[in-house]
Amino acid sequence: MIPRRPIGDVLLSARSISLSFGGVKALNDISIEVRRHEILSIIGPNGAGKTSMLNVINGVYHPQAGDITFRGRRWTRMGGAEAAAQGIARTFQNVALFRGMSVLDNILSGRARRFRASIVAQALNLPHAVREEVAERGRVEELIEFLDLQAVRRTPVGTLPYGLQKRVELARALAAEPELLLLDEPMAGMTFEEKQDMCRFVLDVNRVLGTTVVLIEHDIGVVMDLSDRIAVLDYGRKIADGPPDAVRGNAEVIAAYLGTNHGIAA
Ligand SMILES: Nc1ncnc2c1ncn2[C@@H]1O[C@H](COP(=O)(O)OP(=O)(O)OP(=O)(O)O)[C@@H](O)[C@H]1O
Repeated sequence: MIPRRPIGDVLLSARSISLSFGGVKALNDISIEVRRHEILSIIGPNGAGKTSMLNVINGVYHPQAGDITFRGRRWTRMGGAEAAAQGIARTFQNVALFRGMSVLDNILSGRARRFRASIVAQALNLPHAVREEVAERGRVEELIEFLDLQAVRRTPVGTLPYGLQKRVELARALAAEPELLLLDEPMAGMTFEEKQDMCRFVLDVNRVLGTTVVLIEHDIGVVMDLSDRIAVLDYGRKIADGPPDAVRGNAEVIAAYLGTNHGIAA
C-alpha cells in the first residue's frame, strides 16, 4: 500500500459564493476549502448545486458574489482557460471524448495546452515539432500504463465499454498534469466492478501522483470509502462539512437525504 501524502495547506478556497440562474439560487453564500493532497467529496440531493459549484471552481460559471483563491492567488472572475492554465482539470457527468479517435489520441488531446510548436510546424513535420510530439507521446504512454489502458490504446473510444470510456476521460484530464482534479460523478452508470476499478484509480492518482481531488458522487458507499472530507449541499446551501463519520451522523444531512434513494445513515 502506498503511503498517504500528508494533507497540507489550503490549495483552493472558495469564499461566500452565490450563483443564481434567473430566480433559481443554485449556490447561496457557500464557502469551501480544499487542502493539498486531500480527497474532498461534494454530495447532496439532486439539484443541490454540486455541479454548479464545480463549474464555479473551474471558471465555467462566474458567481454573482464571492471569490476563489487558488495557490495563493485571488480571482473574482477566473475563466475556463485560466483555470486550466493554473492547474485545474475536470471530467464531466457525461463522457465528453472524441468517439472516433483512439484512446491514445484522446489522451494526447489533453496535453494540447502543453504543445509549444506552432500548428504549421506540426503540419510540416519540422524537426522540433516531431521531437516535441515524440516526448508528448511518451508521457501519454506513461499514463496509459498507470491507468492500465495498454490493451485498448489503439481502440476508438466510442467502441469501448462505458467504464473504460470514463477511465480514458480520467487519463485525458490527468494528461494536463493538474494540481487539482475535479471529477463530476466519475462512477455514475458503472457496474460494481467498474466502480471498484475507478475507486482504486482515484486513490492511485491521489497517492502516487499527489493530485488533490474534488469529487461529486451519488454512491454514498464510495464517498465514505474515498473521502478525507465531505461537504454536503442542499438547495444551494452548505449544511455540513467534515470527515465522513461526522457527516454520516449529522442530523441535518440525514434529514436532507430522507425521501431520496441515496441512503446516508449507517
Ligand atoms: N445552466 C443553468 N441554467 C439554469 N438553471 C441551472 C443551470 N445549471 C444549474 N441550474 C439549476 O441550479 C440548481 C442546481 O443545479 P446543479 O446541476 O448544480 O445541481 P446538482 O447538485 O449538481 O444536481 P444533480 O445531482 O442532479 O446533478 C438546479 O435547480 C438547476 O436546475
